Amino acid sequence: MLQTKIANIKLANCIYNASGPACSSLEELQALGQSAAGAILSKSATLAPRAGNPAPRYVDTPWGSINSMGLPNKGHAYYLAAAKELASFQKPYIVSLSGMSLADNLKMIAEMQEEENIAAIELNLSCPNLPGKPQTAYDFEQTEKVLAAVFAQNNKPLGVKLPPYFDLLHFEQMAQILNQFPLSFVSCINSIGNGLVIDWEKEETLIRPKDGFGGLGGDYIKATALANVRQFYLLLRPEISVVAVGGIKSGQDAFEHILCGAKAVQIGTHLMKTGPSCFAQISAELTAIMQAKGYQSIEDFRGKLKTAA
Ligand SMILES: O=C1NC(=O)NC(C(=O)O)N1
Repeated sequence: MLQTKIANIKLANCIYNASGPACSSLEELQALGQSAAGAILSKSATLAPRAGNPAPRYVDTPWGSINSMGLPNKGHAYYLAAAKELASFQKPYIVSLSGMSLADNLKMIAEMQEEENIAAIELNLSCPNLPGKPQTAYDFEQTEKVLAAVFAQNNKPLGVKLPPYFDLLHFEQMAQILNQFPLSFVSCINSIGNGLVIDWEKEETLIRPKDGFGGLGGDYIKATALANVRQFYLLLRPEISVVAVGGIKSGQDAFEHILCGAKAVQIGTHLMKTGPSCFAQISAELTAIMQAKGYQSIEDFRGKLKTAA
């Protein structure tokens, strides 16, 4: 019922984890392997291990989450080595990369090429939490330059993690760039950057880095995520799958994203809040909705959102 394909990668379940929450250590990645998730996606890796930003740097809120982790991770070699350990789960293992420079990204991508237990690379062009560093994918020229350099050397299935866009012209400009490259997928969206959540009783920000400005996830961002999934589904070549992430905590949320055109859906904040059992929960809820509507596979309704009459 829930099987799908991202480019040529088969997933038994179209629901898996977003990069970031609960996917930094081998133990966390193995827990995802043991769960109902259809794939295993790593925390975005940098060339060398990173401690990340000072805590408090991740806080759950009634409407979702705010974070300014600052790319804490064990370094790309760790996630490369993990591939062999995770092969026994027989589900695609995808490595997320977020190098501190184009040179770092090219070096990491080159080292991942030969590892057959890495099904794909998710190149993160949208981390909003590195003080002083812009989100690459908001700079269209730089994005084109990065993708040209990446695809001059990459032969593995590769997608990009995009930030949310809000201006319809930006969707067209970005799609025009993305359509030039042999991308396997785009993952929409990363957190909505530089939100601010306040503890009014203590009269202070919830998180410490960047004076409290951090990426929003969860209910706050679902409507924006749906819009980004829909826009890129409509504007990108059909060979480029759209993977949805943003505000998915139920089968209904997953259904809505697939209705917008998503081939797969990733769970971030809700995974952080409820743990890896969320994949079985959301899968069961989505299956029930499909059965109630008479759909046998996600292709029966994917992308078929109608405009109100
Ligand atoms: O791309 C990212 N998005 C986020 O919301 N947080 C992380 C991080 O800060 O490491 N990275």
